[in-house]
Amino acid sequence: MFHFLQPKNKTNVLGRETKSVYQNSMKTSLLRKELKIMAPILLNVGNESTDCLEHGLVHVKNPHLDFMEEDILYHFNLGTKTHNLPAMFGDIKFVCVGGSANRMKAFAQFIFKELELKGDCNDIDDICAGTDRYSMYKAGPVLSISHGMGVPSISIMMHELIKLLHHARCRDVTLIRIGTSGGVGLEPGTVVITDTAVDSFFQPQFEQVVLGKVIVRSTQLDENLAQELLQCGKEIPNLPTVLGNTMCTHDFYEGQGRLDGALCSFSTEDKLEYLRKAHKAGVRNIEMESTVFAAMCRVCGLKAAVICVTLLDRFKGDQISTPHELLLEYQQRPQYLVSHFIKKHLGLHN
Ligand SMILES: O=P(O)(O)O[C@H]1O[C@H](CO)[C@@H](O)[C@H]1O
Ligand SMILES: O=c1cc[nH]c(=O)[nH]1
Repeated sequence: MFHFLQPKNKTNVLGRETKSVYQNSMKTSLLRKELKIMAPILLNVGNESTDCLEHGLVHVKNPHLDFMEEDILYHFNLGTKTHNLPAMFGDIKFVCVGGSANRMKAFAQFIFKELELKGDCNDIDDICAGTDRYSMYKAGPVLSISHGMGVPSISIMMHELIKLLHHARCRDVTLIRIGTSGGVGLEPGTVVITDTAVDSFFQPQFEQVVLGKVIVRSTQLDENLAQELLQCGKEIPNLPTVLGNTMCTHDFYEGQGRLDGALCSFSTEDKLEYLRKAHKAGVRNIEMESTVFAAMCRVCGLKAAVICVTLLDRFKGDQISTPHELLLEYQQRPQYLVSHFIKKHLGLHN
C-alpha cells in the first residue's frame, strides 16, 4: 500500500530547521532564477511514508514485487530462485559502498582482518563475479559493494541492494557510503561526515524523473548516526573529521564548477562565487552520489551515512595533483572510521 504524507519541517543536528520538500522546491526555483537556470516543472508528490515500518526490516516500496514469482537482480547476477539469499546474506548488519571496485575489495580485506574473522582475507571472492557492473564482497556481517560513478550508476545498485536485503530478510542494517570528494574550504585529507546531502541548488532533496514527471524526495540522513560517526572520528588520532553538508552533482567537471574540463562557459570569478554560495549554505564537500543514496535509504527505512575524504580544496584548484600514494592513504581514512564504528557496535573494542 502507498502512503504519501505531507512533509513536516524538522530540526537537524546543527539546530537548523530543515524545510519541507515543497518549500525547498519553491526555494530551488528562486535559486534557479538567481543562477539564471531554466527550471523544470516540479511535481511535488510529498514524501513516501517512512512510518509503519516493521521494526528493523528492510522495506521495499513496490507492490508489484509481491506478485513476481522470481526476482532477478540482474546487475548483481543474483536471483531469488537461483540463490538462497537469506542463507547468503541474512546475517548482514553493515553495508559499505563506494565508487571503485578495487577500493571496496581492499575495504573488505581490511575489515576482515579488523574483525579477526577466521580464514585468509585474500580468499574473499567477488560475489558479483558473473557480471562486471559491480563488485561485492562479504566479510562476516559486513557487505562491501562498488557502485561506479554518479547517480544513475549508484541508483541501479541501490535498487538491487535494497531488494537483496529485503529478500534476505536482513534486520537492523546500517548503510555507509565511503567515498572521495572535493573539499570546500577544507584541508585535503579531511574526512567529512555528511550532515545533509544537498543538490546543486543546495537543497536537501533528490529529483527523479518518473513517467515524465519530476518526483522530489527528501535526502535527510540519520542524525544520531552522523553524530556517532563524528565521535568515532574524534577517537582516532590524526583523523581530521568534520560534519558538514555534502553537495551531490551530476558531473565532475562543469557540474562541480571546474575550469579544467573539455567544456567550460564560466569565469574563475563565477566559479569562486558559486563555491562561496555553497560554503555559506553549509556545503563542505562535493561528490556525485549522496543525494540518491540518502533518499532511497530514507524511503526504505534504512539507517544511512555518507563519509567522504576530501582530495583537494576546490577554492585552491581543480586538478587532483596529489601524489598517488597520498591519495591511497586519504581513501583509507573513511575506512578507518567505519572500522572503528563497526567494531564498537560489535563490542570488539578494548
Ligand atoms: O570516490 P567515489 O566513491 O568514487 O566518489 C567520488 O569520486 C568520483 C569522481 O572522481 C565520484 O563518483 C564521486 O562521488
Ligand atoms: O573534486 C572531487 C574529488 C572527488 N570526487 C568528486 O566528485 N569531486
